[in-house]
Amino acid sequence: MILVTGGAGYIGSHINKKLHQNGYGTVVFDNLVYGHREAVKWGTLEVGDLSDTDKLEDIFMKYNIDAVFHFAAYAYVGESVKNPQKYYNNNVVNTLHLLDTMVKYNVKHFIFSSTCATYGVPEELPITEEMKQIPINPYGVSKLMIERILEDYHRAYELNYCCLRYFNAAGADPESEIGESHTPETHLIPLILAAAAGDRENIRVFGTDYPTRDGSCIRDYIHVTDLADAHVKAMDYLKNGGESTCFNLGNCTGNSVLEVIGAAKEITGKDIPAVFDERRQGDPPILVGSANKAERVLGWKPQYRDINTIMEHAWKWYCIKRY
Ligand SMILES: NC(=O)c1ccc[n+]([C@@H]2O[C@H](COP(=O)([O-])OP(=O)(O)OC[C@H]3O[C@@H](n4cnc5c(N)ncnc54)[C@H](O)[C@@H]3O)[C@@H](O)[C@H]2O)c1
Ligand SMILES: O=c1ccn([C@@H]2O[C@H](COP(=O)(O)OP(=O)(O)O[C@H]3O[C@H](CO)[C@@H](O)[C@H](O)[C@H]3O)[C@@H](O)[C@H]2O)c(=O)[nH]1
Repeated sequence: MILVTGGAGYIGSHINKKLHQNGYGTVVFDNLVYGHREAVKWGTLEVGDLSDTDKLEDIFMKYNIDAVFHFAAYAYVGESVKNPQKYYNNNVVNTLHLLDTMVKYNVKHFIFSSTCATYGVPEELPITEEMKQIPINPYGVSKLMIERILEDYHRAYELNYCCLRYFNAAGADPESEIGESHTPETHLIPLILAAAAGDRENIRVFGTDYPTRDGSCIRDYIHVTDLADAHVKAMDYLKNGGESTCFNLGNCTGNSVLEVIGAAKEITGKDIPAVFDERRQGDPPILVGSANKAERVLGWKPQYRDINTIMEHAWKWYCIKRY
């Protein structure tokens, strides 16, 4: 049985689906603060908070867990600058509760949702795993702290891990069974689609004076179903005796905010008014990653690399959104 913390959320629900497609049984543990009961269409949902160590122990006693996928965290870069306390408590302290429970119940395999935000402002592009990690926002620091803690827990307690450093998760399940639905929504693509649908007036472009080709920030958008595929491969790798390590998961392609708006206009056929705004605190100008290591070691190959395909799946979900 696999434990999926945060499996009612955006990325976790897609991995939960993929695990079932690959024949694995899952228990989703989520407090539903940002997640949705309706997103847990596979496996068993246990509602609880990682700060509740008694509840966590109950889960490990009740189910025969042999691997943990850990998505439960707060994940808004901008918010983390304004309210770091929230991020360190949930992303660090609560993750420690989970790791300590794993050690206690002798569960050995841990797949961690890390992020390219741990690199800060990279010296070179594309970003590779051995580059310096100097995060520029508390969210990135909170994830890097767990990466470091995992190295020590691996050495001391033989807990095996893969840290998966995602670039910007985007798109939705191609079958539209699940998708991205956050309240409040802060992510670029769903906000652009809300503007396309007339659910909001416009999209604000945070910063137009970055040293990029059109002045707006560049990110590497990676399809959430491709991320899901990499997770299953990472678990199989660990179970087959693979070394504990970190992998970038991205497309090695950067799209600027203005280019993403352009793709949305093309896919939706709608006018999307853009308003130029100040830079958002904590945002590096460009993040584009090399996923050569994941391709080489895990045999991972993203299927949906094109921003238009990512947008098409996101739009399809937006139009029928069920939660
Ligand atoms: N979205 C991205 O582009 C992106 C990129 C890099 C890394 N990540 C990481 O991936 C993970 C999932 O991100 P997401 O976009 O799906 O976020 P999300 O908010 O949709 O999912 C997180 C889920 O965790 C749950 N949760 C949070 N704290 C909890 C707690 N203390 N106890 C129980 N459940 C809790 C929430 O209710 C939610 O369902 C996060 O760890 C995030 O940092 C996301
Ligand atoms: O209304 C908006 C929202 C966002 N942006 C810009 O769009 C880009 C993408 O922003 P967003 O969709 O909010 O994602 P990020 O802040 O890049 O963060 C996501 O991607 C990170 C990896 O890069 C993860 O670690 C985070 O968890 C995840 O939320 C950034 O340059 C933002 O400044 C805008 O211009 N206008």
